[in-house]
Amino acid sequence: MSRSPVIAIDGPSGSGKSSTSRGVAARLGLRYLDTGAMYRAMTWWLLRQGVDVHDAAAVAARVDGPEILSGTDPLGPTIMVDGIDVGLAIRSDEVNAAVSPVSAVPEVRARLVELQREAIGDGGIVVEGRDIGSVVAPDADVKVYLTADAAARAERRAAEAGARDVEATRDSLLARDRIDSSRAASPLVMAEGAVHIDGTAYTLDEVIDLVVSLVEARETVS
Ligand SMILES: Nc1ncnc2c1ncn2[C@@H]1O[C@H](COP(=O)(O)OP(=O)(O)O)[C@@H](O)[C@H]1O
Ligand SMILES: Nc1ccn([C@H]2C[C@H](O)[C@@H](COP(=O)(O)OP(=O)(O)O)O2)c(=O)n1
Repeated sequence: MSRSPVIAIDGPSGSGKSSTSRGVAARLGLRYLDTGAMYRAMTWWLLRQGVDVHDAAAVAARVDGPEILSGTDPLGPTIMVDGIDVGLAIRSDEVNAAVSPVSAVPEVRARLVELQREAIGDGGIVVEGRDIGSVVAPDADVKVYLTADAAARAERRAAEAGARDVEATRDSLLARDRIDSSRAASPLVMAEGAVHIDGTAYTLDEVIDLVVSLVEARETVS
């Protein structure tokens, strides 16, 4: 394996990608890139500009508008749009409801994949999203497809957001899964060569251990 590995972690909403990726990056001294935050940042900006997010042509016409900057420290990742820290704003219900249609627009993906590849550079990074192992970094050293039961994902998400309505959280999460998995442009798929981890019955630390052991196993054979 190269001395600056690229580790790709893909999977549906709430499966544990961000927490696992941050934990793995911190343990191995690597950087961390949350590509979902970039799609959310683009969506936040489009909504603020009053663009109809269900009008693909209108969205496509504006993709070069915002400057999007991702900070890659796993202990304190950041996301800025035109110099504004949008770390909290991109997690709103409004952005949750609009991010999947925006992410389905090919021009949005082209712009953000370019930024993601720039951030990956020479490696030394854990990258999480939906199409990292399949499109953004198909040559990644280790690819993980992380899933968990919908019920577990909804419970975890609702607890995190302090939401009492787990049912509504589950519906919102499954609605996004449907669009993310069925869109024409880079749908969520298990990438060739990916290892499937179903994290439903594992603690976060156990999932991190599993991924770290995959990386270490690759280091020993190459
Ligand atoms: N294996 C796990 N067991 C219990 N809770 C978990 C596990 N993995 C993640 N979580 C929790 O689930 C929530 C969603 O995880 P997150 O990493 O944000 O998922 P994703 O990035 O896939 O949307 C977070 O509150 C996180 O702490
Ligand atoms: N590589 C990626 C990452 C995210 N997306 C889209 C699809 C997702 O519904 C949104 C938000 O992603 P994010 O990872 O923040 O979503 P969750 O935190 O898992 O709920 O962005 C994508 O299309 N491609």
